[in-house]
Amino acid sequence: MTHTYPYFGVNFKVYPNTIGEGGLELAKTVERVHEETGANFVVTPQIPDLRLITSETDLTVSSPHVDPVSPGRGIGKVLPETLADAGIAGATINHAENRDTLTDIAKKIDRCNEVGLDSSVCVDSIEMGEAVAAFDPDALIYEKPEDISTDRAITTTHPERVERFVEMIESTNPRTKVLVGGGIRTAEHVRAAFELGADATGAASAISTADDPYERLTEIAGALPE
Ligand SMILES: O=C[C@H](O)COP(=O)(O)O
Repeated sequence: MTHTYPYFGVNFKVYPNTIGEGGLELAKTVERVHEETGANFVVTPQIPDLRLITSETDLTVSSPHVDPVSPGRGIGKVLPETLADAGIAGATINHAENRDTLTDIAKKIDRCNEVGLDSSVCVDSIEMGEAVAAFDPDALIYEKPEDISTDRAITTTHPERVERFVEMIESTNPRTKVLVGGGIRTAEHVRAAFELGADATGAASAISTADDPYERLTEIAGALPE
């Protein structure tokens, strides 16, 4: 497990102001808030900028994608070994915007384990979470696709679902951490996530498109448990 919990994840996706130097500026802002508040963050930059962010910051950096390939043939694939060599700590698997088959989810978790990357697998239901928990990922990201880039965080719209998800993991694979996402925008959403038993939460649009990411991240840092 390479991530330090609890944490708030900042996902750059492919928002235009997170390209290259813009992404580095956002990462530096995250690092500044970490240094000022002590709150843990994990940033997930755009793939071509991963090594830029690991070389220019001390942040925990995760990849938005990984492929279940081995060194050799596989043009265009994201090789787990190359991520590890770039100082990357983990990878997101099966995001709603970049789905995987169940077979590939299992293979990706195994390949991440082989090179020491944390595997974080997105699931959109408790049933899917239970199925993937059997593959022993480091973390499950419980996120409803319809909540993404809205202000309808599941932690306030359906808190009982988060509680049930956490209970399911505790009874099936307590080693696996639980992250909730989708529409997380405010310190209140973040506080609720931890009160409901999540180990981490995070956001993309609320930070990557914010007029003042520093201000928003500082508010959110105050909602993370000590
Ligand atoms: O990784 C991010 C999730 O898809 C949530 O996106 P969002 O924070 O823009 O709703």
